[in-house]
Amino acid sequence: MVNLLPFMGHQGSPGQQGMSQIGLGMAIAASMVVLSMFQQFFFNHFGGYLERCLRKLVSSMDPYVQIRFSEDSTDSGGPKNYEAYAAIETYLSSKCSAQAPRLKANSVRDINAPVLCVDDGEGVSDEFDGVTVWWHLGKEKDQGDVYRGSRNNRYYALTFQKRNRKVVVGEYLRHVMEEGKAVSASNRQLKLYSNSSSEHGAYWDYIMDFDHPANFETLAMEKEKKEDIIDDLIRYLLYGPPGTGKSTMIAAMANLLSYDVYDLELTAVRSNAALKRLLNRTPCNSMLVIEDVDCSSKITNQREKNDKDDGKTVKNILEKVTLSGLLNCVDGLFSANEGGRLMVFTTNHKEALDSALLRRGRMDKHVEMTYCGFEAFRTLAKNYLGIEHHALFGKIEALLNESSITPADVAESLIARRGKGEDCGEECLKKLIEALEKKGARENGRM
Ligand SMILES: Nc1ncnc2c1ncn2[C@@H]1O[C@H](COP(=O)(O)OP(=O)(O)OP(=O)(O)O)[C@@H](O)[C@H]1O
Ligand SMILES: [Mg+2]
Repeated sequence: MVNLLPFMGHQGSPGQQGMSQIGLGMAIAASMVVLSMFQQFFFNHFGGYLERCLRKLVSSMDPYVQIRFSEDSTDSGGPKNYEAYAAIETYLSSKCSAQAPRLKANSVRDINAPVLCVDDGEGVSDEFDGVTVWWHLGKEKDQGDVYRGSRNNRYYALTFQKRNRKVVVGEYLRHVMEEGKAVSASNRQLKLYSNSSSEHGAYWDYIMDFDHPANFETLAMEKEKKEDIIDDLIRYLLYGPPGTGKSTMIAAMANLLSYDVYDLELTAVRSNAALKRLLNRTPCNSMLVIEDVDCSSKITNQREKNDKDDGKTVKNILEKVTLSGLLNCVDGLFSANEGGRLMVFTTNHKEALDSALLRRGRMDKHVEMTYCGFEAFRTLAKNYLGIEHHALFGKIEALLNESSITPADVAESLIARRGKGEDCGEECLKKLIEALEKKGARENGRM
C-alpha cells in the first residue's frame, strides 16, 4: 500500500496518528464507493447516448463506408458467406492482374487460365458507373472452436464514398456477384471431400481435386432421360446394377454444375449429432453423395444389434446414426437452403431400401440406371471409337435387346480394342457382337 502519512503536513501523537489514518482510510474507501456508483449511474444513463454521439461525430468526419465479406462459412452467415467471398475473389481476378503488385494463383480447372487474386494485405480499385470503389484483402484471427481449432480468416473489405452507397450496395454488388459466379462456374477446380471423425466430432476432409472427365454428352443413356435430369437437379436416388454408370452420372452432374463433391461415408459417422454437424457444414454449390445407401443402412442396423449383444447402454444405441436421423438432417438442410445444393444417393438394390427413404417428396427423382440399350451403345461407340454409323449397328441393336450387358462391360470391350490403329472400329464391333452372343447364350441357358 502507498504510505500517505508523509504528505499530511501535521504530525500528531502516535495515538492521534492512528486515529487519523483510520479516518482517512474510511474517507478514501467511501469516496471510491461513491465514485464507482456515480460512474455506474452515469454510464447507465448517458453511456449509450455518448457512444452514439461519438459515432455520429466520427462518421460525419469520415465520408467512407466499408463492408466486409468474410470467407468464414461457419459463422452466422453460414455457407452463403463463403459463396460471396469466392465470387468476389473470382471477380477481382480480372481487375487485379493489372494493378496489384503481389498476386497469388488459385487452383483452377484449366491450367492455361489460372485465376489470379490479390495477395494478403493488397488492394485494388474498381470503377462502376462512374463510381470508384476500393477492395482490400485482409486477415483476422478467429478463435474457432474445438472442432476446427483457431485459424486465420480472410475477408475482402469494400470501401466507397458514402454518397455512392445506393449504387454500390445495390447495382455494383449485384454485378460483382453475377460476374464472379459466372466465371467461377466455368473455371473452378472441383474438389472431392470425404468425412472423417476424431474425438472432437465429424468433419470433412479434402481428398483430392475432382478431375473426372464425365459429362452428360458422353454419358451413355437415353436422351430424354438425360434432359429430364439436367432440367431438374435437386435430390436423386440413382439405382441400378453395378457398372451401369451411377458414379459416372454423379461426376457428370458435378461437372455440369461445377459443384464440389462431398462423399458421405455413413458408417464413419458416430452419431446423429455428428451427422447434423457435417451436413450443416456442407457449403452451397456442393453435391452430397451417399453411395450404396442400402449397405449403409444395413450396417447401421447391424451395429445396433452388435451393441445390444455387447450389453451397451440404450443411450449408446440411440446415439448411432439412424436412417431417420439422416432423413431428418436431409429434410432440414434442404428446406433451409433452396438451390445451390444437390444430394444423390445410389444403390444397387432399391428394393432393400427403407420405405421412409423412398417416400414421395424425400427424393425428388428416382433414376434407374439400366443395362446398355442401343442408344447408350451409340454414345459409347462415339466416345471410344469415334463411330456414329456402321453396318453392324443393326445386329448389335438386336443383340442388345436380348441380353443384359452393362455399359461398363461394353466400354471395356471397346477400350480393349483401342490403340490398335485407326481402323480397329469394325474389329471392335465384331468383338462386341461375339461377347453379346456369348452372354445371350449363357442367359438363355440359365433360363
Ligand atoms: N452410362 C454410362 N455412360 C458412360 N460410361 C459408363 C456408363 N456406365 C458405365 N460406364 C463406364 O463404366 C465404368 C464403371 O461405371 P460406374 O462406376 O459409373 O458404375 P456404377 O453404376 O457406379 O457401379 P457400382 O454400382 O459398382 O458402383 C465407368 O468408369 C465408365 O467408364
Ligand atoms: Mg459406383
